[in-house]
Amino acid sequence: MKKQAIIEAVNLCKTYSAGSEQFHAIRNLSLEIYEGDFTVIMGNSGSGKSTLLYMLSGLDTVTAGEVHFRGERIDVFNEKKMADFRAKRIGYIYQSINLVPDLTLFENITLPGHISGNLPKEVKGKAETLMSAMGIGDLRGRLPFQTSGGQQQRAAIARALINAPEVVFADEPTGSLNYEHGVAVLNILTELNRKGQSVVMVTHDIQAACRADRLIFIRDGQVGGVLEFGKFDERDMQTRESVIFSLVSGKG
Ligand SMILES: Nc1ncnc2c1ncn2[C@@H]1O[C@H](COP(=O)(O)OP(=O)(O)OP(=O)(O)O)[C@@H](O)[C@H]1O
Repeated sequence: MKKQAIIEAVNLCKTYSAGSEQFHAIRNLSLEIYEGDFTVIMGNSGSGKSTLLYMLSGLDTVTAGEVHFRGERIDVFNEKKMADFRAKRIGYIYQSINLVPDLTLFENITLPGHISGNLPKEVKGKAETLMSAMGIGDLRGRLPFQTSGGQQQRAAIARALINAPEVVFADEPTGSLNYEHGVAVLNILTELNRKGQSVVMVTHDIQAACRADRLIFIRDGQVGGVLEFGKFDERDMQTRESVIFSLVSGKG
């Protein structure tokens, strides 16, 4: 079956101005993100990965070019429409986790559900289900600082999922975690994807990148290469690692 593009970027550009200097972080980049895929974006530090993710998810404006989400141009949305889009249709997981420090894990998770105006009873029920699924069901009354980094990141994933987003974006979601917690987070994202959730993840880590159905390598603000795998299977790990290493190191 032919894959459907859920996001399409056409001739995308992002230029930052710092004083009289201009820096072209994304340069005339076109790509497609497919529905149901676990898409991984890799690239050297400063190559433009986060900038790209911000534009694909409507978190930042574009300098030129177009972003289409299910065929609808989102880069032309006004601020209100964009805020609504972000709240209802995408979920975002940050490396720095970004939970509200004086809200409990449960309150953090339910917050975007309440802001979106969903029925409080439904939001609470969904949060309970998500917390159990993430293995943090008994931590609902804890404040973020009373939990581990891995538990906080799992709460952040639950928060990203509370409004049943069409795409979950994750920018280095394992970057601030130890190995064990990182693998737990990757397993959760892989499992969500197996159930049909579209995931777009930026990572530096080749082992994490092995989770990809499709890997897009960014070099100097442009697409430097694409690898097509298929659903993740632990047994393919070594082969995937060496193929990804070849692309990343420029030997592919
Ligand atoms: N607000 C800004 N003003 C000026 N330059 C910026 C700004 N944000 C990012 N840049 C520059 O744009 C380039 C791309 O940044 P970006 O954060 O997208 O890279 P990245 O690939 O995600 O890097 P890393 O892997 O280190 O997080 C970098 O050279 C960065 O210095």
